[in-house]
Amino acid sequence: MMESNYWERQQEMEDRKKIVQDLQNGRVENSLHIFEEEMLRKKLSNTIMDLKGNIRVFCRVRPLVLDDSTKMPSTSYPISIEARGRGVDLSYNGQNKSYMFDHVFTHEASQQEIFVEIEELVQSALDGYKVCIFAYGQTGSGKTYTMMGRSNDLEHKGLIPRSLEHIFQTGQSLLPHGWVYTIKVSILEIYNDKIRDLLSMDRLVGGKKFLIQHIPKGNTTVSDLTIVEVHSVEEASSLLHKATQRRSVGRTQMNQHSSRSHFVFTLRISGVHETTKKQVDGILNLIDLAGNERLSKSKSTGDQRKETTEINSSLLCLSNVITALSRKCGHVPFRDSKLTYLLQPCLAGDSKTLMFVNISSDPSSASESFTSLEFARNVNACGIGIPQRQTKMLPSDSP
Ligand SMILES: Nc1ncnc2c1ncn2[C@@H]1O[C@H](COP(=O)(O)OP(=O)(O)OP(=O)(O)O)[C@@H](O)[C@H]1O
Repeated sequence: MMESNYWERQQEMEDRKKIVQDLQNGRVENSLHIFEEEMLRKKLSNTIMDLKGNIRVFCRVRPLVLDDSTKMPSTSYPISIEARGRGVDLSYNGQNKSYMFDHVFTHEASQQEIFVEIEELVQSALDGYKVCIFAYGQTGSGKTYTMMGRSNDLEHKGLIPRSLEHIFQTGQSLLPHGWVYTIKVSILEIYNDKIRDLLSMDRLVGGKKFLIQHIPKGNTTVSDLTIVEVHSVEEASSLLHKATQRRSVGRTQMNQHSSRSHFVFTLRISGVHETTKKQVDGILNLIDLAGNERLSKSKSTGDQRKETTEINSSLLCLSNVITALSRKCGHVPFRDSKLTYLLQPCLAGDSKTLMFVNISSDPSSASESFTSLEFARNVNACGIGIPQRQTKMLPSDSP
């Protein structure tokens, strides 16, 4: 496929933006079926996002838990045409704060509704793009629920298992068209600023360095990391299951099953077209960050206090990176933490990046929600360049 040049892309972006606006404002005078209109809207807004080159932000609001049902939620949703589906209001300190993101999922949104909005982005990894989706938010705000969901519960399955199924199904459907895919999995966690290989049998044995290296115009590698080729959803899901059981999780005052580490699930997807010998190399990174929490609220002590301090400090590094990027500073402190260094190509490279900001509608979390939403607004303002496909031609006599 011919790549259009920058100015053509800009013009295309303007034209498409207008179509989306017309669709949103209901000005298109025809009777497009609602479903088709919705599909078109999604496709066009995806294209616009790609062309804008910003980090996309989706906000998800966690419902109040049952025993909180007497409380008034701190969040509400504006109903104006412009803000519908994109706005969220937070009542904080007696004031109403308004935010707009690429999409806002209300507390009623199902896992399936959320997946439908990201499936095209996930699919672009099969087309040779680097894709990164990460969940950020206060402890207990629903990051793990969004990314992993509840195990053994089909309805509540999260984005990672759904993405796996989608990648394998789409890969299969491209077979008759000549595309043959090889898929490899790696899963790591960053715990107290150290990388741990969640797929290694001897993961606690020392001596492994796990050095992160960014290859220009290529992928990121982590030395000594286990990478496993998988041939089916079942195989990949079984690795995912093993890794989640090995992940560092603890019980805290704020969450019964609190993730104490950043969890990074990576699929390396390589496709070769049998006749044209074109090769595409995509990456799908799905990341469940540990949640920030106030020591005064979590009341953690001992090892857990150290974990909390480490989690907060790596998230502060992430925030510093985002601030530097949004202010277009000459120096961006990516190397200040393992997390930011690993994420560097997703935050300032040629990747398609989406952040979920998870917030709770519980009024007692309004201050944390405010901090998360302000951070998310900065993230949304970060430009990361136009996403690039990784393609090459193999010699015609290659198998
Ligand atoms: N949208 C939702 N609908 C129903 N239940 C939810 C939703 N979001 C979160 N929960 C529930 O809230 C609890 C906390 O969610 P979860 O563990 O995902 O939070 P977290 O942000 O990952 O926290 P931590 O940072 O401490 O790991 C869980 O019991 C989860 O099932």
